[in-house]
Amino acid sequence: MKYTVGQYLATRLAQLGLNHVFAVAGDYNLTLLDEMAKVEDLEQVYCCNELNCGFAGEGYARSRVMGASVVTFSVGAFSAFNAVGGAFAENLPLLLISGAPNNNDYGSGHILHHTMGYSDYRYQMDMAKQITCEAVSVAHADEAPCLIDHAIRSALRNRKPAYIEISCNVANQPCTEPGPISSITNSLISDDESLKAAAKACLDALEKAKSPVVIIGGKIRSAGCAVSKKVAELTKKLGCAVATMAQAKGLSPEEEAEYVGTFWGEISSPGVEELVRESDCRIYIGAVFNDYSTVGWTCKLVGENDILISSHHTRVGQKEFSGVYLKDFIPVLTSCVKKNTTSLDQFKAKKIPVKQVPVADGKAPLTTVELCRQIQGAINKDTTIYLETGDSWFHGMHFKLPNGARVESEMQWGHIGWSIPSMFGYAVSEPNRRNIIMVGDGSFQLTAQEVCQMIRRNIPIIIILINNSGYTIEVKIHDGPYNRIKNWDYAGLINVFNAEDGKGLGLKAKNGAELEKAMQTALAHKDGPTLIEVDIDAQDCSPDLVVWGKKVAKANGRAPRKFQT
Ligand SMILES: C/C(NCc1cnc(C)nc1N)=C(/S)[C@H](O)COP(=O)(O)OP(=O)(O)O
Ligand SMILES: [Mg+2]
Repeated sequence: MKYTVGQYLATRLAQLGLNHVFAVAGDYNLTLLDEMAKVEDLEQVYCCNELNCGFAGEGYARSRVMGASVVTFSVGAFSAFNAVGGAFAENLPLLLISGAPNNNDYGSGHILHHTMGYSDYRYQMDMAKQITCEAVSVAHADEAPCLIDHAIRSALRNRKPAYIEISCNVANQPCTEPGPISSITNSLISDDESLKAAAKACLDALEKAKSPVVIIGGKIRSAGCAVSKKVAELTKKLGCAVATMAQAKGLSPEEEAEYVGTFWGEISSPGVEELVRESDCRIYIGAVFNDYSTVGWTCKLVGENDILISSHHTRVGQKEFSGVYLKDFIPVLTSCVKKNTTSLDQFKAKKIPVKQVPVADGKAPLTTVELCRQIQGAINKDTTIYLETGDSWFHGMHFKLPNGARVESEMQWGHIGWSIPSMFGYAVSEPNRRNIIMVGDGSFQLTAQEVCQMIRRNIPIIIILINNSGYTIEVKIHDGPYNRIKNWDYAGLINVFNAEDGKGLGLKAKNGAELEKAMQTALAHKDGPTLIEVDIDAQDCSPDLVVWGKKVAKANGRAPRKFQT
């Protein structure tokens, strides 16, 4: 088979197991899309705009080894960059592919459309370099294979986005045939000596420790399900208490005896903060300590005997071991650690009562407590629930997850509206899961258009739209008129997106009885999305958000650093 540059790129993606690539057309990428379409098994999925296209690729990367999004030069890529920044912050390998000017124009002095209006077009590459682990420009067919392979390999190895721009007159030029994909997927191997030394240091630390606990952070999400399984084997072997940080909700099997809940400072699950504070050896795996995860820097609990295991290095007490990859190190530890159930025994001894949530009066105005009680009832082992930035984060921490259920969030980047396009991309990859989104009215208004693509592809996603009249998180951090938004008829919007042939459902629920009915309808509705607009009083929010909002506001409000003379 004769390959062109576009076919080479598409073949690499198909070889990696991608069956879809997301795109928005533009005259700089049309020939590229034509060439990519010639490769079997790589369906093009079109989005409403490039921000959503980027987030759809990011969502796909939460289910597959990578996601890919194709946009046009400048006017497309600039929008997609926000999603690429999010993928970088969330450690997800998203490949952003942009059409680019005809290679005859470089150095020609030509002013081109869709550009900044001057004849140097390198600005896009310069921007891409800031938000990806690798950025390449393909302006000649003969260098295309090497550049494409390098960008994809870098994204996979670093679990970060990469960028490829391809001149519009090069995409259909002949190039060499791709070789084995193993040249790209072969991952880096840990340094053997460091691996052994890190394991020994861990064993020595654990030998001395009375009550080690494991705290799992969000960085293991991007390491993939296989690593999450390896971490679960380690925690089972250790037998100590296991907590997840907020960003890692769903990344540890919650039905296991060792699982004690969420560690999130003073808004942790009952008894967990004390357990972590009292431990004399905290084993953090993939932890991210930022102002939100430490509740405004009030719970960054890292002591001198603690162990911090990250994607490619480990710190044991005061010793550092780089070149130790999580995927290699966890199984080594599992093979040699001894059981120490002290912290779990201490936790169980507290006999923390399990909170029962009473069924609300079906006719009473809906509350977040009743809403979450009913969402809990819809979560099974095949459920993936997306928690959008907003009060949904805090409610989501209280869901009890059966093993196999997954939670996706974007707690590092926190771009409101992310959940709609990202879940769309995720669901294109996993249409048979029970896909649920918990999203606020403010967030929904940024990316609502992508619901029409869920309708177009008949994907049964359940969208719980919490209409609480504005930006409640922001209200709890710092209120003002800017936190009020124009109300929409959110449920009615589905008819707009359906037009003449769509099968989306838009339902409203003002009380528990209406919600019960709507949830049953949504769970039974299989040939399109169901949006359930729930009316919630603007003052009704998670008590955890109130506590957290005050602490974050305090951290934001620290007095300016004095000018050092
Ligand atoms: C405005 C903003 N954050 C600032 C912000 C502004 N712009 C972008 C792209 N991302 C952001 N996080 C946030 S969290 C709103 O409270 C979200 O409102 P909503 O979706 O309605 O959720 P809640 O009512 O539960 O807060
Ligand atoms: Mg809101």
